[in-house]
Amino acid sequence: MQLKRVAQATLPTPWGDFLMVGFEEIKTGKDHVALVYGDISGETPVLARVHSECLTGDALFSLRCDCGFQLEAALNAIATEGRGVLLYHRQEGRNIGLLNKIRAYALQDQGLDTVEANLRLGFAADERDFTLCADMFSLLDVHAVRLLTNNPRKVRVLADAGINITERVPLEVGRNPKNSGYLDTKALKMGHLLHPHNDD
Ligand SMILES: Nc1nc2c(ncn2[C@@H]2O[C@H](COP(=O)(O)OP(=O)(O)OP(=O)(O)O)[C@@H](O)[C@H]2O)c(=O)[nH]1
Ligand SMILES: [Zn+2]
Repeated sequence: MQLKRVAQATLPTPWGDFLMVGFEEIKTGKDHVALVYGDISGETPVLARVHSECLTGDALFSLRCDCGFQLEAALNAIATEGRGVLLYHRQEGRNIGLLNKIRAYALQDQGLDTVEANLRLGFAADERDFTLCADMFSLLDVHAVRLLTNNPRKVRVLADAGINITERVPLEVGRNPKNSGYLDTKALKMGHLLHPHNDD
C-alpha cells in the first residue's frame, strides 16, 4: 500500500453532493482525491472513472484535449447512476508534469503529435503509474468496477494492479476542431477506442 487515507468531507457539485476523500502518498506526500457518490458498498460493480490530472483541460478550459469534457461527463454519469466513484489521479501530463506538458505542447505547435512530442522530450508516450489507483480503490473498499474510459491499456493495467473490471463503459465526449487531430493520434498510436468524427 503506497497511500494513506487522510481526510474526507462533502463536496457539493452541479451534479449533486459527493464525498471527497483525500489520500497521501506515503513516500512523497503527494495528494490525490476520490469523489464518491451514493452507497458504493456491496458486491455490485461500481461505475468508476480514473481521471488523470490535466490542469489545462480540467480547470483552464483548454480545447487541446478532451479531459475537461470527460471530467464533467463522468461526474454526470456517476450521479445519474446514483452510485459511483471518480479517482482524481494527480499524474499531470501522463505523468511528465505540467511544465513538461507545456514543452510538449510547444513541440505540437511545431507539428509533432502528442506521442512524438513526449518521445522528443525523452519520455515514454505514457509515463503514468496506475498502481496508486488500485490502492485508492482498495482504501475505498471498491473491488469491482465498470470503468468509464476509451483506453483499453488503462483497463489492462488496472486489471494487472488487482482491480476487477467487469465492463468498459465508453466516455467519448468533447471532440472539437482544436482537439480532433489529437484524438485521432490517440486512436491511431495509443489504441484508444475513439470514433474519427462526431457527426453520428
Ligand atoms: N504528455 C502529454 N500529456 C497530455 C497531452 N494531452 C493530454 N495529456 C494528459 O493526458 C492525461 C489524460 O490521458 P489521455 O491519454 O487523454 O486519456 P486516458 O486517461 O488514457 O484515457 P481515457 O480514460 O479514455 O480518458 C492527462 O494527464 C493529461 O494532462 C499531451 O499532449 N501530452
Ligand atoms: Zn487534457
